[in-house]
Parts: sequence; C-alpha cells; structure tokens
Amino acid sequence: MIVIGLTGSIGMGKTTTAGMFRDAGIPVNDSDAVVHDLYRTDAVKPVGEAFPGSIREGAIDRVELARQLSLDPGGFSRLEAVVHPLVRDREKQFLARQRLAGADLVLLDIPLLFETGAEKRVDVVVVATCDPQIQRQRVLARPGMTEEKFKLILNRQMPDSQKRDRADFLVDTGCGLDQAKKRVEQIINLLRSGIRSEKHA
Ligand SMILES: CC(C)(COP(=O)(O)OP(=O)(O)OC[C@H]1O[C@@H](n2cnc3c(N)ncnc32)[C@H](O)[C@@H]1O)[C@@H](O)C(=O)NCCC(=O)NCCS
Ligand SMILES: Nc1ncnc2c1ncn2[C@@H]1O[C@H](COP(=O)(O)OP(=O)(O)OP(=O)(O)O)[C@@H](O)[C@H]1O
Repeated sequence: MIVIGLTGSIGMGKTTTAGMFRDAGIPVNDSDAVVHDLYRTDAVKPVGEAFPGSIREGAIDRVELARQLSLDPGGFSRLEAVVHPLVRDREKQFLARQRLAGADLVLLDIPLLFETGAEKRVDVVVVATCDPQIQRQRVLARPGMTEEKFKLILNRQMPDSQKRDRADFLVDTGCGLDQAKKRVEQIINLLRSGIRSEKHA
C-alpha cells in the first residue's frame, strides 16, 4: 500500500485536492476533519482543561479557542501537545483499516506534514499550491477570517516555497478545478505505474 501525504499552506486548496483523490476512489484521512470530530468527542475534556471557557454545549468552541490563541499564540504548543497524539491515533486506525481492506493507494491530508515530521510516515508527498495572491484572496474571503488570524496561522506554517522544494508532486490549484482534477488523475496514474517522484525530473 502506497501512503500519499498531502499538504499545503492555509488556503492553498488542500481540502479540495483531497476531495479529488477521494472522487477518484482513493481512501482519504483528513486531519482537519479529525480535529473537528475530536473537538466533539475525545479532545473535549483535555482541551477544555487546558483552555478554560473553551467548551460550549459539550464541544470545543473553535471560535473561542481561536480567540484565546490570538491573545496568547504560545498556547498553540499546549494545544498541539494534546491534539496531535489523538490525531495520530486516528491516522493509525485509518491505515490499519485500509491495509485490511486491501487498498493500493491511500491519502493522508496533513496540514502540518513537514512541521510535525509526518513526511517520515508517508511514501510520497503531494503539495497543493497556488500564487500567494490567490491564497490571500481565498483566505480573507472566509467568514470570520481577519488579517491577524491569517498571519498567526501562516507564522506557524513552513513557507510554501520550502514545501514546494520538498514535494514529490505539485498540484497547482490556481488554474481552476478541471486542471487540478486532471493533475490529480495523472499523479494517481504515475504512482500506479511505479513512479514515486518528479522531484528530479
Ligand atoms: C486554531 C483552531 C481552533 C482554528 O479553528 P478554525 O475552525 O478557525 O480553523 P481550521 O481548523 O479549519 O484551520 C484553518 C487552517 O489553519 C491550519 N491550522 C490549524 N491548526 C494549526 C496549527 N496548530 N498550526 C498551523 N496551522 C494550523 C489548518 O490546517 C487550516 O489550514 C483550530 O485550527 C485548531 O484547533 N488547531 C489545532 C489543531 C491542529 O494543530 N490542527 C492542525 C492539523 S492536525
Ligand atoms: N483547483 C482549484 N480551482 C479553483 N478553486 C480552488 C481550487 N482548489 C481550491 N479552490 C478554492 O480555494 C479555496 C480554498 O480551498 P480549500 O478549502 O481546499 O483550501 P485548504 O488548503 O484546504 O484550506 P485550509 O488549509 O484553510 O483548510 C476554496 O474556496 C476552494 O473552492
């Protein structure tokens, strides 16, 4: 089983690209979605204890959590120490399930793939990328997003240029959905024909 790691900075089109792999029949484990689920289940207690006032109606309130983090960015390390091991457990369960099911290719969507050393756990790295101007427009168009929040998150992420250098395959999401979809299909075909990287191509 080939494990693809998909990453990309905020707003670079990672989730949309992951959806294209999923549509092509590749099982996908989405770390952001796992975090969102954990905030309704296993992470409620430990995160609630580490960030008093962050529980609302039995779940972690991400807006409140983000507010606290914007006042104290040092809190990110505390949060990550609680959340990342739980995310990792879910990832292991996903991989075990897919191995059992006999999948030939699976995809882990990991926003902080390089930052957390997760590239060691995958066979191939795909980076979703686009022009920084497009990224900026996309992110600032989101409801509730501010310049400060955007900067806060960008500062915790490896710059796009470094991610691109380390990628085995790039998906440019700045040229429309059709083009990105064709590229995803091409990458799947390359992987199935034994090509693992375009890094030095
Ligand atoms: C900070 C939080 C509350 C903001 O929630 P919100 O719903 O506004 O945003 P969302 O989760 O959709 O993330 C928006 C973007 O920020 C990125 N991001 C999230 N957490 C982090 C982080 N710790 N460091 C860098 N980037 C991050 C996401 O990958 C995504 O690109 C939330 O992202 C969070 O709890 N993060 C900590 C968990 C984490 O590290 N997740 C990253 C993947 S495991
Ligand atoms: N190939 C593409 N063509 C056109 N628009 C795209 C493409 N890929 C993504 N987008 C658009 O860009 C925006 C951001 O995409 P997406 O949510 O997939 O990014 P992301 O990298 O997962 O973001 P985040 O890191 O914040 O979760 C969305 O509005 C999406 O529709």
